[in-house]
Amino acid sequence: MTEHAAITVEGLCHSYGSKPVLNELSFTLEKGKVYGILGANGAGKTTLINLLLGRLKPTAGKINILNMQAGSVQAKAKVGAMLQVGSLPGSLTVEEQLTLFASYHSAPLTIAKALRLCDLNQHRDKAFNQLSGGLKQRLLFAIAIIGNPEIVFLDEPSLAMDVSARKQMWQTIGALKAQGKTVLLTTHYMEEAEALSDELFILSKGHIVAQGSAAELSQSMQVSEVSFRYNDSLESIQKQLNKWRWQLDEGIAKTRCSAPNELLKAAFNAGFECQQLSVKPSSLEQTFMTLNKQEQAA
Ligand SMILES: Nc1ncnc2c1ncn2[C@@H]1O[C@H](COP(=O)(O)OP(=O)(O)OP(=O)(O)O)[C@@H](O)[C@H]1O
Repeated sequence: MTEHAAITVEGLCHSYGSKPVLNELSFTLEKGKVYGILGANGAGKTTLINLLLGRLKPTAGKINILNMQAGSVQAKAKVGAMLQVGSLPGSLTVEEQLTLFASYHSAPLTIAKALRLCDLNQHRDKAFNQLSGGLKQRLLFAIAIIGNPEIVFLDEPSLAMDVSARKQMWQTIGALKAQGKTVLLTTHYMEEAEALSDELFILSKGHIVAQGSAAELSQSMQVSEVSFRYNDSLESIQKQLNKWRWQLDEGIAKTRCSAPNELLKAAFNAGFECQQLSVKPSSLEQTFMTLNKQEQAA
């Protein structure tokens, strides 16, 4: 493990009984970076986080957290987590919960700072039971960072958060990164994955099927999204440029192709004016969907 590594995972496997869920995963997460794990429902994202936290024991393989064993008392002291099942004592207020969790750590954030970072100041006196789903998420996020951890695991953190709370959380994650902390998050929101992550992992059928920045993943698909204004019918463009499958959306014709030059040549030869022409690499969402489809078919 190098001094820059926050987490190293080698040959990690996990099965629930006879059902394999993760198969031979190996990767390194560097300090001071934000990592996103993408995967369809049931791909094994939560299982991976539980293994990294030491809440589950691997069937095989090694996990090293800041040169310590996952789940050891020393490793736990350096890690904060926001999990999907986050139940708290119902009658304690936001402030009381944070005070309680802060007391478990040797050098926690102040309660005032945690309240501010998670935009919870005006809700500090509300009991957990009285909080809306989004506010409960904000409190769980505050609890994940109250111990001032070196590594933060966030399992679908923005679920149920409104737009402003989500943006506030994004800013806080950016601030954690700027302080050299490592963040690993799972999300189903591609926009969130793209905005936050230095590097993404796509999990499918127990394997990492792609890894890299959002731009790298999109470019690796070698598929472009081409669109231009088209004032006729879908049937008409489909007939004239029949090598590609077209969509027509409010006067904009769109398609995906691996050779945009060939398409544009065909369009110009056919006399298309191609106003508002746009040629972009495949979006992260499209890349994710294509990779998943390929893996399911394999
Ligand atoms: N305690 C368990 N016992 C048996 N099988 C489990 C258990 N927990 C999860 N699984 C199974 O393991 C697989 C991976 O589940 P996991 O929750 O890790 O997926 P996920 O990628 O986090 O899914 P989601 O996006 O829906 O949260 C699923 O098929 C799930 O049914």
